[in-house]
Amino acid sequence: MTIQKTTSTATTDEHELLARIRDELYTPVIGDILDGLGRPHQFLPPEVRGLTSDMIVVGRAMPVLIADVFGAQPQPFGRLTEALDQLEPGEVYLARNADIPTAAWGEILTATARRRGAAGAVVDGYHRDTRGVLAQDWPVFSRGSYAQDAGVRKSVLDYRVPIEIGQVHVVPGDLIVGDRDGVVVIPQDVETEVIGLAFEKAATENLVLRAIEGGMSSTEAFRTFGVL
Ligand SMILES: O=C([O-])CC(=O)C(=O)O
Ligand SMILES: [Mg+2]
Repeated sequence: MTIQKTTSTATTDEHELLARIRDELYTPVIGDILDGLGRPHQFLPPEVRGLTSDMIVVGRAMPVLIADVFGAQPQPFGRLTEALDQLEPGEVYLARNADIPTAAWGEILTATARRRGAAGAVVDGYHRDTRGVLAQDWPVFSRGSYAQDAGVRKSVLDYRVPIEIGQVHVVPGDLIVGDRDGVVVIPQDVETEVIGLAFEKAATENLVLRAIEGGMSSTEAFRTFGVL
């Protein structure tokens, strides 16, 4: 009998990497490294926050492009359900929500994405059904809660395509890391370098903290370790 191998090495490696990022890294250190590599526009706008301050999201971008519409549509919400139903495990639903203030996320969308094994949702718009979303204990980042419906105001035009949110250009598969300090996008072409350097900087920051707690001055610590 042939035993089927269900988990590929690549999948395991990816899973372990994302778990390590979640446990050991944080957005400030990742942003500092991106700045140092000449990538200064990688944070989503500061208004995009986790529904609770302890929410963390780490996963691969599945970008969603949403447009404003004005009134009832032949296909309400456009391609929204199609976009949700092809989410892959470990992906982050990442939506640009155009201009009209509307909810771009809610409890039913949370249940759908969570059931598919997605890592979280990050929307540059609002969420609604706050109580129902929180009850599912799954990371959702948004500009806050606002119930105005998308049905007659928004249409999902496309998904798994490049989008821009604020100054950030995101392509499918970019690494998304969000925590209580914001959401940062790590482009794939510098991903290995950024993660390696971020682990190093996080370790150095721990040394600085210990030195400061041991009585070292800020000036001496910066001269010695070169990080803040
Ligand atoms: O229609 C929306 O904006 C989302 C919603 O209510 C849900 O997911 O339950
Ligand atoms: Mg709802």
